[in-house]
Amino acid sequence: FHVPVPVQQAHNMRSTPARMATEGTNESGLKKLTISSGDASAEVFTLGGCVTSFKVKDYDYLFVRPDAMMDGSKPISGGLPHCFPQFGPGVIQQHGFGRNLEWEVVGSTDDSVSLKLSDNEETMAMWPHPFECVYKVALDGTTLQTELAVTNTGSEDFDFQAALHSYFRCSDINKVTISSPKLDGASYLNKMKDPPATETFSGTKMTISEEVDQVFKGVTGDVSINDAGNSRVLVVSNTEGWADTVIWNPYGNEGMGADNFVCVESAQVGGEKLAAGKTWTGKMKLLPA
Ligand SMILES: O=P(O)(O)OC[C@H]1O[C@@H](O)[C@H](O)[C@@H](O)[C@@H]1O
Repeated sequence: FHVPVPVQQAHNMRSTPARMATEGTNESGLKKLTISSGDASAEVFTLGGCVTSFKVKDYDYLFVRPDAMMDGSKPISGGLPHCFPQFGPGVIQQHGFGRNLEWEVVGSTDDSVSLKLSDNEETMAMWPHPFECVYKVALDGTTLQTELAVTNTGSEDFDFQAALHSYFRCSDINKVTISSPKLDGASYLNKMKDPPATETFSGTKMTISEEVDQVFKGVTGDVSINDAGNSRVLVVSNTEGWADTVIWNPYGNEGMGADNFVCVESAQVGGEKLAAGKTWTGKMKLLPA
């Protein structure tokens, strides 16, 4: 039988609004959502499902390049862009199409947003595979959590690559040290060589004093970015799926703002085979230390 809800309680239930991300647009009309939790906040554009800002007490750990187009004419060069379903040069455009397309908002709270990208006529023309990507971005205290789930919704296997082409702010690229115990002895593709060459890294720390574009196979887990110029450390913590790390900085390129960012990318460049109906998940957290 039905127990009536007391009037006051019913009133309280009605008056508790569902807390959701704040929706807005930038000056060019691109849609963005803002989430917050205590001292932390983040901004996510639906174009490319791109997180463009992650602030803790007004310091933004992410960087958007000064030459980034924020009007939809190009994918956003900054924040955490998606490279999907291809990372490097290959059969489709460099970095794939995930960062060029509009992602659908499928859920939000005041501290999280879920976005979805799935196949359509345009993607099938470029890459003939049915898929669904669901990307959840959430704040947990001062940690930014991201989770990308890629599902093969078709009936045949496919191979894909993915990456978060993450742009991190720094006070001065010359004062940055990137470290990971997995760097020592890691083999990497040095894309600055012509043709690109496989080399071996020695030591656990890397500094940057020239243009770098290096793909480290098997470097995952925690990768720290230490900025001695402002005494900040950010840990990029890859806890699932992301198997590789890419380091990119166009050293000396003022137009791109190269002095003030380093890309430390969570990647899966090996070409994951995904069987029909299966899901691959990549989890990456940003932990300001
Ligand atoms: O696509 P974006 O964000 O403008 O980044 C471009 C850069 O991305 C790097 O991964 C490439 O190796 C560079 O060659 C390229 O310039």
